[in-house]
Amino acid sequence: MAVTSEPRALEGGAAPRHRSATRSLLRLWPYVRPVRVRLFGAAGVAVVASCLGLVIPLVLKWMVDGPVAHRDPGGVWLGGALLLALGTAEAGLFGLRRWLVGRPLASVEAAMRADLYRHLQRLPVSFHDRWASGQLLSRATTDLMLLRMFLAFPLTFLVVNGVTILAGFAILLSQEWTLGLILLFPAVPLMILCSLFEKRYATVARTVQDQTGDLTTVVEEGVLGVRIVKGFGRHRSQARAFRTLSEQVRSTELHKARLLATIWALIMTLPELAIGAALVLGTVRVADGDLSAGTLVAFLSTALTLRWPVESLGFLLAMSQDAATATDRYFDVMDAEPAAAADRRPAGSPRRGQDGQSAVDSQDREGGLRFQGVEFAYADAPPEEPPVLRGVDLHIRPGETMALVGATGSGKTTLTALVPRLQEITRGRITLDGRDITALTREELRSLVAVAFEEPTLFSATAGENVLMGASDAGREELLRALKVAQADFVHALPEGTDTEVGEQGLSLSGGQRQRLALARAVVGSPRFLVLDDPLSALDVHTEALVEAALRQVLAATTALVVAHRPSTVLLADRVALLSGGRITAVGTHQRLLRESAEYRALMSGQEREEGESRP
Ligand SMILES: Nc1ncnc2c1ncn2[C@@H]1O[C@H](COP(=O)(O)OP(=O)(O)OP(=O)(O)O)[C@@H](O)[C@H]1O
Repeated sequence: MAVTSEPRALEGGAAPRHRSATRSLLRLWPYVRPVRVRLFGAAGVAVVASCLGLVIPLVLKWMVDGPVAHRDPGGVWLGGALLLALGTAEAGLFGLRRWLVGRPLASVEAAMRADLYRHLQRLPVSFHDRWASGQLLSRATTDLMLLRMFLAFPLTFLVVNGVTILAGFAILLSQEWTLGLILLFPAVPLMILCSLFEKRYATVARTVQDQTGDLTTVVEEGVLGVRIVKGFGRHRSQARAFRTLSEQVRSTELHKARLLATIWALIMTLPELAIGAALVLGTVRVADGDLSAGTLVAFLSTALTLRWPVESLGFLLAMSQDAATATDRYFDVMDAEPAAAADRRPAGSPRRGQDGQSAVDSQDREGGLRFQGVEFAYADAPPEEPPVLRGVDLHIRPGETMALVGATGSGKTTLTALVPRLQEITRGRITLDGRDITALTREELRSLVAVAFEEPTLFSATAGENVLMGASDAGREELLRALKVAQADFVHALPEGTDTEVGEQGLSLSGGQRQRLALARAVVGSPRFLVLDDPLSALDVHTEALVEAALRQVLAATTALVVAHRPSTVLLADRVALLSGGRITAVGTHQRLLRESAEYRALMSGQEREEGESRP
């Protein structure tokens, strides 16, 4: 595990800094569309509620100039009752708005999360190699929560407050236009300040969200790798790495808060100054008899009613910026191309014939698994580095088991990942019984090929469910057979047999037990082609021999490619291929390669010596 001291140099935090927030937010429309009626209905209700608030000053004016001036208690009681009714209606309508948006917005968030998850499953392994998991996790959690909050609050209130401000100013200007103009005066500088603020805030908001993603990665690695952290006493350096990152997040958050505080202070101060000026001027005019006291009271209470809509603009804009950034981050992932379509062919692969069929040459008709001029380079490998595979030619006959041997880092795992198309070849072709794998649908390919890797990945499910993941149509009988072949009968001794939960990543099992379950998963569907990447490495010699004996029966009917490090695994195979310098340099039986290939001899004798040394 890499003990991280800095944000990982993986993707997920390198989006363009300058973009239109509105254009970003408009991309949410397909998700909002199904709930648009409720959302717009809620906004309409909120507009009515907010405008009701503007009627209150008019009632006040009527009360001051009417019943209060004429000392009419009946009129005052009537006015009071009217104000109470207006206040109650306003509160009721705001409550109704909340009820209208609550459920639909939770469903928008759920739909977006489901789409993100589905898309992540379809993205190629090369995408996941490049992206830190914390960046993906933070998009699926924090960013989607920000978006739900935006739809629930700022989206509605930017509209509601905008309408309220326009209606309020219309009332103010109609009551006393000179005082109205004084209140309007700060509008222009405020608009300029808001647009400057928006640009700066957008950059900081993106940075803080990306840094949170990096922080999530460190936490995740620390939790998943807790055994290594403890085993190597790395908790201090891990804590230091965490502190460094959280310090960065803190300082960016403080920067963000300072920006927000500045804009908020300006948004609050300028209108207050304007209200103060209008109050002084209005009072002088009432004293001069130019203006009725009721009009001044109504004017000022309308201006005070408008304080909240104006003052809230700062944080509504900030929340909208956060949401625009979250939208960009969400679509950074959603815009990534899913795994190549079935018909995308790498350069150098033969063209289709005129009848539309894939050109099948005479060699292909022999069937089996064939690699022809296969080249592969990792997308993120330095350009000066040669491709990992530089023209692999290999034919595994139907029903044959081929062991793949090579030095560490020679590309064995890479080659096995190409068959189920976990990685896409950059040149050449791979055929299964004469059919190019790029011409098969994913489902066809998955039903033909099963894989088991050296590092067995299990899920938080029961042992049986983990095995049955290998074949959608397999039942109890196939499950028991697969457990037998993989010598995974230990499952029956677990507290609830095959229904026992194996814990997160199967960590309640030993490494060898996990490997055997992963092997059972590979063989449960009796696949035509089996690709095994050193699947027995964690087993003791005795168990390995038992698995091999059972596996022989399965492999007799299956075409298999088995990455092997130990001679005992090699002996399972009919023939052996030696991978060296990105090519297959020798193919033959174990005995023949021992005789003819010095490199193979060196590899095997190294292994034999190691094994000999480790035996009692
Ligand atoms: N995701 C990746 N991105 C970039 N390079 C990679 C990636 N995975 C592997 N490599 C590189 O590709 C080369 C071949 O790796 P691969 O894992 O296929 O070797 P291997 O023969 O299976 O090794 P081993 O016997 O140690 O398992 C190595 O140089 C490795 O550094």
